[in-house]
Amino acid sequence: MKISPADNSYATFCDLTTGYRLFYLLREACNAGIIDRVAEHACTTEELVKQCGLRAEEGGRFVESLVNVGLLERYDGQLYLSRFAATYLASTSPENQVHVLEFEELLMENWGQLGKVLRDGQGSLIQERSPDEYQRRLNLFQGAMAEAARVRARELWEALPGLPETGLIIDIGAGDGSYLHEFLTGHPGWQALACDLPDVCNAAQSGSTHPNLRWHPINIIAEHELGQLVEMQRGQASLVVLSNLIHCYSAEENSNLLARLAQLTTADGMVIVHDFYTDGNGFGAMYDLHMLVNTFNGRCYTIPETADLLQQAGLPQHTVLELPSRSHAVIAGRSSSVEAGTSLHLLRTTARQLGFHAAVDLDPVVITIEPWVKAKCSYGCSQYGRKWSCPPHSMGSEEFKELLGCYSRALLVAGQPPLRSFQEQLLELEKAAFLGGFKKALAFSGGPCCWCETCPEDRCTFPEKRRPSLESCGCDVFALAERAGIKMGPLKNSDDFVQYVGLLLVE
Ligand SMILES: C[S@@+](CC[C@H](N)C(=O)[O-])C[C@H]1O[C@@H](n2cnc3c(N)ncnc32)[C@H](O)[C@@H]1O
Repeated sequence: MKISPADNSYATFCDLTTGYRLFYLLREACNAGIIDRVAEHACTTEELVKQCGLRAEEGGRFVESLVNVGLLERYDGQLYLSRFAATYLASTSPENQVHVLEFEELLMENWGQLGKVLRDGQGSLIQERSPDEYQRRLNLFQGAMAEAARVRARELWEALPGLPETGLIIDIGAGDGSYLHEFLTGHPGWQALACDLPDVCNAAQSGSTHPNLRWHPINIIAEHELGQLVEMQRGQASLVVLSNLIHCYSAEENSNLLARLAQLTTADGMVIVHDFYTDGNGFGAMYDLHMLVNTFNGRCYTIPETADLLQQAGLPQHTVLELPSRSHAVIAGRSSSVEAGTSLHLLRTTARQLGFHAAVDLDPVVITIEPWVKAKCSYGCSQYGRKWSCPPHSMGSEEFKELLGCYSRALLVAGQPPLRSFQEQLLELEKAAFLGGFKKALAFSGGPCCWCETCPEDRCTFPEKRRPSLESCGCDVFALAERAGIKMGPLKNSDDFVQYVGLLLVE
């Protein structure tokens, strides 16, 4: 998460300081067996508390909390799982994250000593463990990685459309092979090669297998082993994937690794570096601290640092995809075929690079048009009738409604003053979208047009730059921003942050 510049609410402070409570709530709902029991059959609170061996009073209050935060639903006195709980918490769900919860609790021990690491250095918390304890932790780590991988792999491959029918994909640091299994499900004509340390390969191979998947045990940091892989597969891979791997190594090690791995790719092949990036979002920034407290030498990189390493490896073209669960994929190749221009993911990233602090894609059907919005323009705005972008000259609500019907997606963006820069960024974004393949891209600004101090009476001086403001079309901007998770409210104090909201319709 990132605290938005306009957010000065104590509610956010409380959310931050009490976030751990929700974690323990999730964890205990699983540990006590509540989630799995409700998954098996609907029941009343009394039955559930009894079946899970909880005290009537305390257990009842806990179950009530689960209902109140939305993990359980109550209908006709019977308890059911919410969709969220059924997907991520029920142990029968293919996407369950039960090991992630268990492993996170171990990670918290070190987070509590962040100050010591800042004073004594990275690695100062790492302790010798007994072989049994080491193995227990390793199993938990691998289980957690595999669970997260199942969800993240789907997000990655969904964001990478337009691949040929056949090809070879090589996964470096493949873990349990989740990324490749998911890939082969969507691309059955491909062959896959999973590379990882021998122990990891052995464990993974004894699990589920796929006829198109081969395993290659390797220590990629050992120069001769990496050299053998390159000789064996030189120029053959359409895709080489490194997911959550570069954060285990130094920039120098990664530089060498990427330079060698680039040699595995075909002329128009691509290397995908999927990871958490410090400049990607708040989650990436926190992930770097996670590396700091929990590993000897792990660290996160910035997106430009990674693109530079790939460029030095001989892959000068790159693009970046932001994925729904906050990871990013830097995709690099030799040719401009890397361009994933029609992707909304890419457009969101471009929006951030242009300086918007939020960029959320949505379906235009959620945009509501309210008569009161235009009335507020007509009665109470000093710019009424003075701007060619505002009422009564701007687009009418009916026309706006009709226009929305021509689009299947939209990007809502939020930025800061000065308004002129915000409007310049919007035009840049519209241009990037158009050049990226969204032929119908059209931007709607927030606030009155500011290309001229005052508009001439007979015509607009800059029709090529004029865009209607969202509110002038009757759009309820507050409701739309709230729907997109952008905190916004009327300015009450002189030191409240001003933010502008604009819309880009795309198709
Ligand atoms: C953090 S896990 C990521 C697993 C998977 N790619 C994912 O994104 O979920 C890193 C993986 O890289 C593997 N790995 C780390 N160093 C390696 C090395 N020197 N040689 C081969 N594999 C390595 C680890 O064994 C582990 O499976």
